[in-house]
Amino acid sequence: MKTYSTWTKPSASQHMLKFFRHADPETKHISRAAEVFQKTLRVLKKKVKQRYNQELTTPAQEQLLSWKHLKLIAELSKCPPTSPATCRYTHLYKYRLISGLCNNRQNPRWGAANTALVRWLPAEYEDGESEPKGWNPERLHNGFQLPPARTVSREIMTSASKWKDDSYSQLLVDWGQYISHDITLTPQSTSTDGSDVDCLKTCENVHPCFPIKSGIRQALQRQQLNAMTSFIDASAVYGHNQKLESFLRDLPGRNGKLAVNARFKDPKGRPYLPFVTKLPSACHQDLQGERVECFSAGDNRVSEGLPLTSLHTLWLREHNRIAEALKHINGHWSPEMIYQETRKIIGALHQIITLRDYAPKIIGPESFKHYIGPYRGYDPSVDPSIANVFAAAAFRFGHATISPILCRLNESFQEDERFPHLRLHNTLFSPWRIVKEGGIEPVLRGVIGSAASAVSTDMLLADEVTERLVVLDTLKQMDLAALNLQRGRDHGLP
Ligand code: HEM
Ligand SMILES: [Ca+2]
Repeated sequence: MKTYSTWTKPSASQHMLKFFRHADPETKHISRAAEVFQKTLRVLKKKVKQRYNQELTTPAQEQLLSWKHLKLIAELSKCPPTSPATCRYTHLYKYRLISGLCNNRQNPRWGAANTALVRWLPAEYEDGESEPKGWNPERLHNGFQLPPARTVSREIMTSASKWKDDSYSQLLVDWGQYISHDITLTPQSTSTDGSDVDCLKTCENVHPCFPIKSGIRQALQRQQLNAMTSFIDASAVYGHNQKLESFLRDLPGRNGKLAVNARFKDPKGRPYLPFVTKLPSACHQDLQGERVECFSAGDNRVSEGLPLTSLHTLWLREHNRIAEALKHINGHWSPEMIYQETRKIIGALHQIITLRDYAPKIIGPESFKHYIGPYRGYDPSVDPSIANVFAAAAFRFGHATISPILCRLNESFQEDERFPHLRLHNTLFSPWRIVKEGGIEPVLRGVIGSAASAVSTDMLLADEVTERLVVLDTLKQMDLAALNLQRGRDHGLP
């Protein structure tokens, strides 16, 4: 029988229906999905017949069907569901929504992009509602004023050197940063947020001001957003909204692949990530030759450091490699299906690497066994949203493992004469060092060929990041330890 859809062959789904009718509760929803899908298929075939007076038989018509089907999904994810009812169609679609919505049918927003970081303990603001700790110098905490974050950083948290950890390579650190960008991004507001109203001078409810006039309730406390999908779903590769996703895809190529850089390739002809569209970008430049702009990827911090950019580049290439292989063995698949199936595999690889190879090394195999253990199936009662304390404090432990030196190695895993090791601050927001200094290989060899910086029990940060950290937009020098402390106060972490 002809394949009409991106989902499954009609014959196969009929078979599935029979098969799953008596299956266990977890798989039963698949039978309902198959049922609804069959119905939709019938309706759409009828409509196509009425409109074009044709049967759905050619690949072009097959496309039309999958396109309509996807349009429905697209519409749904444009209007965030507010009740479980609005998620009712998404089970037609066997792939994760790009926004992470509707993963949990009862709680569609759990883990979705742009939802509040959850609290494990109520926030502690100075005024109870929104003022960061340390906002009002008069207020004492345990009988003391909070010291300025920068003083704590300088006097307690900074170290000129880092010990090396012989058990693990630097990749352990870099995977941590990479995967933290899959699951957390706390957007920061600008001071006026594009409005001419000064919220300090009004008691009216005028956008963007919402003065709180009555007693303090937890629900009115300031909360922070997570712009990323909380799921490990390779959102750092594909983005977390449709606009970004479309930008990152090679839609004209009709091959299910991701778009690649149109200007540069590596010395062996392998692709790089595309550049950002807003030019000139803020990234540093090698003053000789052509500009190399900041790269774009599913996460906009991609150009922050060379190992991070290298990992993003690897995943771009891996997506395109798998997409090509899938196309090769499934000539009848639509570009959409190749893309989605590849995205699903890439997402799974991110989960495997994180849960099998990363997390046990960070918390120790015993803790992993005790707190996480083997996967026992989907539990719809668990809210998978990232917690505020995890994004703003716990997972930032990684900042104490950042090495002040970035090693680059040649094919013999020796220091590369042409591209020597670099002090960290010379590598931040400098994608030109990938494009003009040998591609991602010297960096990747350095990452797997050098020892990780030890997570010392005193949690000191290298002075490279406390004195010479660069942040995008301003490219100003900042202090990562002070930022972390200040962020914790800003978020009202208890
Ligand atoms: C060269 C390496 C790294 C640099 C330069 C860096 C830099 C930064 C900066 C500038 C921020 C924003 C700070 C703020 O304004 O609050 C940040 C946030 C964060 N970093 Fe790193 N980081 C690095 C490595 C890591 C590693 C290894 C991990 C974890 C293992 C990590 C986890 C996080 C997390 C969880 C956040 C909070 C993200 C959010 O919710 O917005 N980082 N990092
Ligand atoms: Ca994610």
